Amino acid sequence: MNSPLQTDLYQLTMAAAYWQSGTADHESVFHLFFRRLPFQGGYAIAAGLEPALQWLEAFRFRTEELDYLASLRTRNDHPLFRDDFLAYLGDLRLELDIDAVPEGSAVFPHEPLLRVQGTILHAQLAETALLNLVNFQTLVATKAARVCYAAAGEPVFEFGYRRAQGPDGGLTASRAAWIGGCEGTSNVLAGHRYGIPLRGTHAHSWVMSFDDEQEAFDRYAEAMPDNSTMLVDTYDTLEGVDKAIVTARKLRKQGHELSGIRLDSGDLAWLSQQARAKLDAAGFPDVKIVASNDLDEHLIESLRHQHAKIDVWGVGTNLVTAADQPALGGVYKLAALRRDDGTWQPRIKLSEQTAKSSIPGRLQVRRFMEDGKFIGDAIYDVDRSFDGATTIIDPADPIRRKEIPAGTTATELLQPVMKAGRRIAPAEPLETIRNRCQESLASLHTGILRLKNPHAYPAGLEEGLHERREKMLGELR
Ligand SMILES: Nc1ncnc2c1ncn2[C@@H]1O[C@H](COP(=O)(O)OP(=O)(O)OP(=O)(O)O)[C@@H](O)[C@H]1O
Ligand SMILES: O=P(O)(O)OC[C@H]1O[C@H](OP(=O)(O)OP(=O)(O)O)[C@H](O)[C@@H]1O
Ligand SMILES: O=C(O)c1cccnc1
Repeated sequence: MNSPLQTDLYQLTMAAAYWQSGTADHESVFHLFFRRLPFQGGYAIAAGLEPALQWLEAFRFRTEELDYLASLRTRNDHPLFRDDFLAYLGDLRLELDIDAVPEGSAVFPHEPLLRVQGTILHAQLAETALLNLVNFQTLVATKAARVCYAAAGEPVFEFGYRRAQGPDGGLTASRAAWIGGCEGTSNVLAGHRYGIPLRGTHAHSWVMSFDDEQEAFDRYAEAMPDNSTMLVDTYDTLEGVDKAIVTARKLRKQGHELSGIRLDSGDLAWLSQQARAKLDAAGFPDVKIVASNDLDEHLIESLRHQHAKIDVWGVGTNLVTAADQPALGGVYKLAALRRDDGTWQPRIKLSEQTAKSSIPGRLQVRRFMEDGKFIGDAIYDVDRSFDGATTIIDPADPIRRKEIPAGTTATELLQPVMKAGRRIAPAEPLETIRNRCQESLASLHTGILRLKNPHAYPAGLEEGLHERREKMLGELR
């Protein structure tokens, strides 16, 4: 699906009003950012940029979409949109400049993931789709990174499509889960569309379709001699393991090896230990034990703590639905307007809570590094850049500050990706994005990675920006 109608009605009514009031061409800057980290974690992983760029590039109203808009009526039965406005939409292409944090990067609250610059009408028409694409994928990539962190390097297979939030939720979740570190997916469309490695075992129905579990295993192994992981828990799990061993012996005689067994119920720690002992004693130390059953990062951490002998984790529902926090809460806020003299006027939205008041200016993020680790991110205004030492101030809690000495190594997080509606570079291979995620995670101090009560990474406003924002807030109040 790729349509300019993937938006909220108010974007179109505002567009009509901008157009009619003669302000449509005012140059603006919006930022897409979130205010709170998901899952009470210490970081988030940016994702969804590439689909967002594809959506922006493809943006154009087709005749039938314009016809639909022409059919919309007000409550007193007047056309909602004027014909001349719809004719204008018919010729419209988005000509936005986008600077973005590369997908797979670790990101933190208040930092723009995207900076969108262009006419206010164009920027507004992009809002809803950009939020939809970036919010969900960032959420799932973050969840996947947490699940994979709990698995501590053991492979995680994403098994979520059947319980995902609709067809597109399932497909984009598979993409994001792979970025976040999953080793493969059961979702065949995601394999085809994104080149994600496919993984899988078999279902209970296979075993139930035979009178005898042994026969079910043997038949499956015959059909898939080099791709057999036997689901052993349909009846008695440990008897199922014994039968899988019988099948494994038959396979070996024919020159093949059983790939694995899967446990999907009961006490996964105890059963995996028993199964491992049986497999090892029978001469099958390389047969992998896969576990599934409503797993998430906390259960995986607990099972590892219990010395479960699980080699591969199958994780579905809790991963692709981000079950403990089903939305990221990213927002898209106007931050600056260009004056007639070409200079930028910062704009701010006031809120009862200072942290929720928006951050004015055209923003960039400077990430500081020491000994290969990220030590802090300073959000600053590109029109009032800074050099040398600075203090990073948490907008949610200005007492929290981090001093950055002059000469500290730094990189600029937002990179230009689109100019006047055209992408600057080809799409990044998904593998590059996935590797970037691993590198980003390796660059965070371990306290930030832990699942519960993580250390808060110092991300906030460069002191000059903090002072200007405080001044603007003071004047408005
Ligand atoms: N050793 C363990 N420690 C912590 N949680 C576990 C352990 N073993 C299994 N679990 C988790 O406990 C939850 C319940 O599993 P259990 O198999 O008892 O119920 P179930 O899902 O209803 O089983 P079934 O699939 O047979 O209906 C699952 O999320 C499972 O992953
Ligand atoms: O628990 P999740 O993390 O979502 O992982 C996926 C689940 O989906 C399958 O169950 P399902 O009952 O749908 O099919 P089955 O009959 O093959 O077990 C599988 O056996 C897992 O239990
Ligand atoms: O291949 C599997 O084992 C699988 C696929 C989807 C859902 N649960 C398990």
